[in-house]
Amino acid sequence: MRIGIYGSSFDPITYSHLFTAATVAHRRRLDKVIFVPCSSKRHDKKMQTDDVHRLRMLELALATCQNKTNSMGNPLFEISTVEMTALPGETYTYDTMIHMRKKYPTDELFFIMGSDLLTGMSNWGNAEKLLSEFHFIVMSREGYPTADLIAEDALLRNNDEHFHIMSKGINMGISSTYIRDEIRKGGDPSFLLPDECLKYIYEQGIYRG
Ligand SMILES: Nc1ncnc2c1ncn2[C@@H]1O[C@H](COP(=O)(O)OP(=O)(O)OP(=O)(O)O)[C@@H](O)[C@H]1O
Ligand SMILES: O=C(O)c1ccc[n+]([C@@H]2O[C@H](COP(=O)([O-])O)[C@@H](O)[C@H]2O)c1
Repeated sequence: MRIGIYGSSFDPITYSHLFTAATVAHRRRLDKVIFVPCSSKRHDKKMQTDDVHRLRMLELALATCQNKTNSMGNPLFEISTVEMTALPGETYTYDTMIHMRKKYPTDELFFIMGSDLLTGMSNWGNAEKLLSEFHFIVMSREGYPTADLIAEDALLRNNDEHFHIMSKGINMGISSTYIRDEIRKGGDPSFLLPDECLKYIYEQGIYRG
């Protein structure tokens, strides 16, 4: 199988995340996309809401995607809580990919990411091993020129055969930040994320503060 690992805070999940996962799976012939929500134990980024809420929103979103199946008729999307249940200090993408390699020893693994992440990637945990041992599908993101960003960083360019570059072919400015801002300011972020997630956000009073 060809498996994509899609890591994010999903704080909250957006239609951009779902579109990215679906189009990457279709165009790179993936049999499965595993969504891996980050843990609040992550040192480098503060999550805006608890793990339990981010996970629930992800579950609600994926429940709306039951019609997405692979060539074997199995669900295309699934969730792994490996980072949420990991010990502090073991939540790096490298740890996640090692976990996935153990779980799927004979399958082809790809970490799915947007090109904005290339800017800091050579400082990620165990970056040298991560970049030399694994493959990455990089989806273009407006303002982050993929090829240039890879060429500008010695560690990235010396592993450039591990980057599988894709262009979306469409501009998508939807971000979790925009949705959180709308909720905080009393706006209406309908149609930027599944209705079920927005309903949950309002019911639970998330992102208001
Ligand atoms: N519009 C997009 N185009 C391409 N990649 C995207 C897009 N939105 C998110 N991604 C990718 O999805 C992954 C998760 O991104 P992230 O959780 O930071 O989303 P975000 O919407 O930018 O969140 P935030 O606004 O909180 O930073 C990253 O690999 C990011 O590059
Ligand atoms: O492993 C790391 O050091 C590392 C540093 C920054 C980001 N990442 C991963 O990149 C993905 C998107 O991160 P972010 O910052 O956009 O939430 C997510 O899966 C993170 O775990 C990983």
